[in-house]
Amino acid sequence: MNKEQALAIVKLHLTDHRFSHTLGVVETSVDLANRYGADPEKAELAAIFHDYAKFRDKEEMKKIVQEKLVDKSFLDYGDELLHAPCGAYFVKDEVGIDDQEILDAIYYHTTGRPNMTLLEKVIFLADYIEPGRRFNGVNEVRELAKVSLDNAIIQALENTIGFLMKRRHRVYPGTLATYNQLINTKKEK
Ligand SMILES: Nc1ncnc2c1ncn2[C@@H]1O[C@H](COP(=O)(O)OP(=O)(O)O)[C@@H](O)[C@H]1O
Repeated sequence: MNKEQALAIVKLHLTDHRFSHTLGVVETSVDLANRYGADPEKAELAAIFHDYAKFRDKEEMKKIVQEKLVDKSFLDYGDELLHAPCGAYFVKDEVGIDDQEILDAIYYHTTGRPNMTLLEKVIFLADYIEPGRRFNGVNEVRELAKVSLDNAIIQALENTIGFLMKRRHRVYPGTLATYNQLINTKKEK
């Protein structure tokens, strides 16, 4: 499947706004992959499909988690999280992508996980800093992304966790674990 074919598939599942966001994530993730030594072709494909399930029916996705996925914890921290793990499931099942590195990058793109692969880090960060993003603190993360993938992700996690806590939203424990692991890695150096 080439880039145009992949984009044509994903376009059918997204709004225009979400498709523009996806194009931003594609551009940014290829840049980050080239800068930090991840596979740019895998980054491109993972980025194209990262939000594949963004607009899928929530009840359908809850059923997928319950019946098909090993980790059920996504069910307890808000429906917005479902599109990432379920996206990985649908992309394999419906699009036929079976590269586990790409599927994992889609699976963990919203929450992160401890000890993320390079590709997972690239997609996680690209989703946060792509040029269409406008939220507070994003420019600081963009600057950090030029020099340190891990420091940029730590800052993105701090912003997201802080944002959620200020609004008394739930914070997915795996995201806190991701933050702790990256901080520990820094301390060990
Ligand atoms: N780690 C998390 N724990 C709990 N909720 C989260 C977490 N990360 C994101 N969310 C919630 O999910 C929503 C969608 O996240 P995300 O998919 O990253 O954003 P976007 O829709 O802007 O791409 C966020 O606005 C937030 O409410």
